[in-house]
Amino acid sequence: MIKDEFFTVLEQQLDKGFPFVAYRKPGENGEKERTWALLQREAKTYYVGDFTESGFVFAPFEDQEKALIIPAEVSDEISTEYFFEEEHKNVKMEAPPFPPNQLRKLARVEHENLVQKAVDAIKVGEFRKVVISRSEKVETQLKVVEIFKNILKKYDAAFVYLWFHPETGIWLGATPETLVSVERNRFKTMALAGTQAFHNTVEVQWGEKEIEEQQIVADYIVGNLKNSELIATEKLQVSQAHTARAGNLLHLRTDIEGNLQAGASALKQLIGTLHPTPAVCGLPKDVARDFIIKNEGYNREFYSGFLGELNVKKETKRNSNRRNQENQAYASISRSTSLFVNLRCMKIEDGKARLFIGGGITKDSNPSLEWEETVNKSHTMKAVLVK
Ligand SMILES: C=C(O[C@H]1C=CC=C(C(=O)O)[C@@H]1O)C(=O)O
Repeated sequence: MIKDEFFTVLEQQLDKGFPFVAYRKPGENGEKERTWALLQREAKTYYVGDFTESGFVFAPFEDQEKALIIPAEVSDEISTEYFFEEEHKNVKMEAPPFPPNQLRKLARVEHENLVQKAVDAIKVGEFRKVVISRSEKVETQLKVVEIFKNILKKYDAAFVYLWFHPETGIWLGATPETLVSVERNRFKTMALAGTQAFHNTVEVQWGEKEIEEQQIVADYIVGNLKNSELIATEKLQVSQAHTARAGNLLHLRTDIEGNLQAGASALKQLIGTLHPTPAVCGLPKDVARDFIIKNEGYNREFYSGFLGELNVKKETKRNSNRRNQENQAYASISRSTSLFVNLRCMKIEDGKARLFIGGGITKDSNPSLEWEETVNKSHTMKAVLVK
C-alpha cells in the first residue's frame, strides 16, 4: 500500500472508533523495512487468555489479566514501506519550550523527594532497586497520525507504534526494550538499564551506579530463567553488557537467548517470569511494586506494561534436502512473538500528550541527577510533538 493511503486508512479507523495498531519493528532481517497495521473490523473488546491467541497485545503495568488483544482473525492487516529519514535522526537535546517553568519546579521537587524516599528505603534494606516514574502533560498542535509519522522518521532502532482502543484511548511510543521474542522454540530477551545522554559516540565510560543498576536486572532475569524449568539451562547464552543507543540516550544492555521448553503454557509462564523486570519495577519485585503503587501518586496504566505481536503466522521459504525434490523451495508456516516493554511513550488526552518517564533508583542515586535523567528521557517523545 502506498504511504499516503496507509495513513488515510489509520485516520478513518480513528474516526470510526474501531481498535487498531500501527507499528514498525526494529531489528535485522529487513523487519524495519515495513510499517504494519492491524485494523479491527468492529469496536469489540478482547482480552488475552492463555497467550496462545494470535494478534497484537497491549498489556498494562499492573494487571496482566487485563491485557487487551486485537485478534488477527477479526482484523485486516495492511503495510507500507520503510519510512525513516536520516536527517531527522538526531533528536535535539534542547527540549521544545514546554511546559511552563513554575509547573516544572513543583514536579521537580516532588520527584526528587520521592527518589530520596526510595534511596532511604534501600539504605535500610527494604529493597535493592526500584524504578520511580512520573507523568507530564504537554501541548501539541499536531494530529495523532502526524505525531506517528514523526516517530517513524526519527527512531529506526526502536519499536515504534500508534495504538488506539476505545478502552485505552490513544497511545504512541518508541521503545528500546524487548520484553521477549520467540520464534519456534528459540527465545530472546534483554536486560536494559543505566542511562546517559548520547553525544555523537557510543564509546563511553559507565559509572559504578549504572553498572550495578544494570547488573541487578541481568542477574535477576538470568537467575529467574534458570530456576523456571521453562528453558534448557545449558543452551542459555548471555552476552557481555554493551552500550546501546536509543535516540538521544545511551543504555547498558545484556542480550540473553535460549531454548524454550515445549508446551502450550510456556509462553504465558515466560512472560510472567520476565514482566515486570527490575528495569521498570525493581527488586525484590513484589516489595518494589508495592512501593511504586503506594508512593508514585498516579496510575501508570500501560506505561511499563508490554505490547507487540503474539503468535503471528510467519511464512519461511526453505529448500528441501530430499533427493528427488532437490532445490525445490517449500514454505513452512511458524508462529512468532515479539513483545516490547512500553517505555518512551505517551497517551493522548483531550488533545494534549501525557508523557511517562522513569528511572532506576539504587542506594547510590542522586535525586537531582535522577530528575535530569527523566527530563532527558522526556525529550524522546517531546521531539515528535513539534513540526
Ligand atoms: C523506566 C524507563 O527506562 C528504563 C529502561 C532503560 C534505562 C533505565 C534507567 O536507566 O533507569 C530504566 O530502567 C523509562 O524510560 O521510563
